[in-house]
Parts: sequence; structure tokens; C-alpha cells
Amino acid sequence: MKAGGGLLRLGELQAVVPLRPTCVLFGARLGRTQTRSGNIKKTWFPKPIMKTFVIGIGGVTNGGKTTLAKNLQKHLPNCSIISQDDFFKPESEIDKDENGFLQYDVLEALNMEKMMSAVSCWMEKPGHSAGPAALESAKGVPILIIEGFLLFNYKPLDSIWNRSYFLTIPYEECKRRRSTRVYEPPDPPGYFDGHVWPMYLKHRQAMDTITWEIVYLDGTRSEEDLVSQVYEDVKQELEKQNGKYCSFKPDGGGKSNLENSSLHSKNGVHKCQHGETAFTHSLLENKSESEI
Ligand SMILES: Nc1ncnc2c1ncn2[C@@H]1O[C@H](COP(=O)(O)OP(=O)(O)O)[C@@H](O)[C@H]1O
Ligand SMILES: NC(=O)c1ccc[n+]([C@@H]2O[C@H](COP(=O)(O)O)[C@@H](O)[C@H]2O)c1
Repeated sequence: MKAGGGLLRLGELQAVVPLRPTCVLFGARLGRTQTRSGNIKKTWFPKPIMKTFVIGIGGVTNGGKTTLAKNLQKHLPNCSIISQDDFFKPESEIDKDENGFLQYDVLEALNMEKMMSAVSCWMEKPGHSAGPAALESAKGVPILIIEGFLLFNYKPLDSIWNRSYFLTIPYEECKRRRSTRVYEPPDPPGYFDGHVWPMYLKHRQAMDTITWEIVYLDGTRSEEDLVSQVYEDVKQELEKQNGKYCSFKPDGGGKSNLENSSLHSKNGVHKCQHGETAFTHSLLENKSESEI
């Protein structure tokens, strides 16, 4: 993890926790995978030694998932990010359809086992960093943001989410944003309409069967609006799940967090008007294992 709380990329994660093909799992949360033969395989996430909070940010390509995750990370203490984009298989392993389009927008294009391994390793040492232990414990509940375009279609992750968000943008805006972004390999002509958007619609439809709550976010709203909404929501969820909202570490004057944070509510919309320090409070103290 970057010292300044930067995006946790796979390479950095490996630097902190060497990735193994499968981590030692002592299960707390049960996930389920359906094997090709139709059998249900149980997947255990390791029981973290402390309470954790896992946020899923799914959504359409170029919907603003990475941007929102990074913006949230600036304001949430002890927060790591795992990006699904880091787990694409090499081009040589990607199937092509009859039109010659590489099939990137399907789960098979991703090394999801490797991604699950990264998640499991985080669970084993949540919020682990090189910082002194005393500092770690002062940071509050370790938070993991997992962001990616095919999160909620991947059953083994179903049991992990404490809160799920899904960013949407209209077709035209998506096509416009996508046209300015260069992937490796770059999109060939006709790729958006011939592969990307149809696959998105298919995966959206498959999400109809999801049983847990997903908060849909309008990705055309400003970055500030989006981070403010999600931040407030996460804060409330943490309060709910832990029965109390705890120790705000004020930057000045010992004021309440809202007074102090300059999150002004206007017509129900919270605007973040100050910089990062506005959010520098510990969301919740860690709980002992017996309380989990
Ligand atoms: N709220 C927003 N409003 C307008 N443009 C945005 C917003 N969030 C992200 N973008 C832009 O959209 C593009 C894709 O953003 P990104 O966060 O990489 O999306 P994703 O991770 O969903 O593919 C980038 O050019 C980014 O600057
Ligand atoms: N990272 C890669 O190796 C790679 C290559 C080609 C396309 N893509 C695209 O990445 C998209 C998913 O990522 P975003 O949600 O960040 O746009 C998919 O729509 C896929 O077409 C990724």
C-alpha cells in the first residue's frame, strides 16, 4: 500500500502480502461458486482478526468507478482498493468472436481466482501497512474498496459486501468517455457497439436476480456529489452495523464531525467544500474479535 494511502495495485499488494495461489483460509464469510459440472463449491474468506468493512463499486465501463474509489479513499481512514482491471488475462488468452472482436467484457477474460486470492490476503491482514502498530489501531475499521465492471455477476464475492454501489451512465455518454480512453489493446472500430455495450446490457440483466441491496448511482453527477453521497452512506452503514458512531478525531476545536467537516447539506445534497482534512476522523474503533 502506498504510504499516502494510494491505490493498492496488485504489484504493491504483493509487496505487502506475497500472493499465493490460494491463501490459508479460516473462514468467516462463506461464498459460493458454481463449478462447470453444476456443483456448488464453498469459498471461505479468512476471518479477519479485526472487524472489516468491504465496499463494492461496480458499474458500466467508464462510469467513474476508479475515480470514485480513489476519491473515497482520500476521505476514509485505513482504506485499501483492489481493482478488477488489474486481473485481466493476457491478450493471448482472450477468446475472439466471429467478428474477430476480443471478448474482454466477460468474466472469462479475468483471472478471478487471482483476484479472490488478493481479497483473501487482504482479509488475513486487513489494512496492513508498514506503519507502526499503534498508528494502525488508531485508524479505525479497515475498509476495502473493490471496484470493477463485473463484480456483482461473480457469485463467490456475493457474501463479502457490506455495501454495494453501481454506477450508471447513458449509452451516449459511455461511448463518448470510452472513445477518449486507450486500452491495451486499443478498441478496434465498432468494438463498443459490437461487444462492450451488448455485454454490459447482458450483465445488467443478469443482476436482476441479486437479492441484496445495491445503491445505484448516476455517474453523470459531479465527482464531489458522488463521493459525498457515498461517504455519508458508508458512515451511516458503519454506525448501523456497529451500533454506535465513534470517536471523531477533530482537526480543531473538538467540534462535532459535521460542524467540523464542512459537509454542508443543501436540499439533501451534501457538498464537500474543503480538502481531505475535512474527513479525517476515525469512522469506528476496532472491535475485539469477541465482538465480531
Ligand atoms: N463524475 C464524473 N463526471 C464526469 N466525468 C467523470 C466522472 N467520474 C469519472 N469521469 C471521467 O470518466 C472517465 C472514466 O473514469 P474512470 O473512473 O476511469 O471510470 P471506470 O473506472 O468506471 O472505467 C475518465 O475520463 C474520468 O475522468
Ligand atoms: N485492462 C485490459 O487488459 C483491457 C484490455 C482491453 C479492454 N479492456 C476493457 O476494460 C473494460 C473494463 O474496465 P473499465 O470498467 O475500467 O473500463 C472492459 O470494457 C474491457 O473492454 C481492458
